Amino acid sequence: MASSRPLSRFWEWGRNIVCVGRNYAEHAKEMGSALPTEPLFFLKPSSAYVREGSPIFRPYYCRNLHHEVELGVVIGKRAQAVSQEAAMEHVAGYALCLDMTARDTQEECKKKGLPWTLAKGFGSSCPVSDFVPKEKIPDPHKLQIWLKVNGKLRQEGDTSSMIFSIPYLISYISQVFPLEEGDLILTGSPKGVGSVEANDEIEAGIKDVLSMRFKVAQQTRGS
Ligand SMILES: O=C([O-])CC(=O)C(=O)O
Ligand SMILES: [Mg+2]
Repeated sequence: MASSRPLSRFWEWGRNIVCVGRNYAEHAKEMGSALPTEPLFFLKPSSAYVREGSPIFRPYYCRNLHHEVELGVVIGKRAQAVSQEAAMEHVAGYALCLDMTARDTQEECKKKGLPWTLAKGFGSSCPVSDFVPKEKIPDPHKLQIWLKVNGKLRQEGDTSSMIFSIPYLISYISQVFPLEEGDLILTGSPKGVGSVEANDEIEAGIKDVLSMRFKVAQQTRGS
């Protein structure tokens, strides 16, 4: 049944979005967080996907919406408790993603010891690029990812700086729950996260591979 669905449109299937946090030392430092000894991860609902042409909404309860640019890994084949050695066989390709974050809400959640769903899982919190088949990216740990706001460079990171590699992440997560075809793993943000306002334009890219643009809009309560 899997083969009838084109992986190039994985975001239309309603699959899991698994986000890894604190996977770049300099970003953990700018957030005042300790370096993880094992991956930290959380989920976004699949209704968080947004594609170019639709805006990113700042939630009505958020005063400080942050951008985080991240490499996404698209799973091509179910992975249950896979080893690091076998993990890359389960990858279909990649996408560039934004882990949009209501930073003020996240700070509140951290203080109260509450889950991050309001901060990380709102509708349009996962802008995603076109799918890039893995054959086009020989080494996903040698990519430069970048993000500009209104033409000004805010984030530039190299995926070689990830604390936990992609095979490690797949192996680790797949021990907790099975990863399925079409699932997306956001591999964490490099440093330089910052605020965006309504009407700002975010442009982000993987150097020499692709770029994407999104407008920010304000959500009003009840819409
Ligand atoms: O909110 C955070 O800083 C954790 C996170 O998503 C990341 O490191 O990418
Ligand atoms: Mg993130």
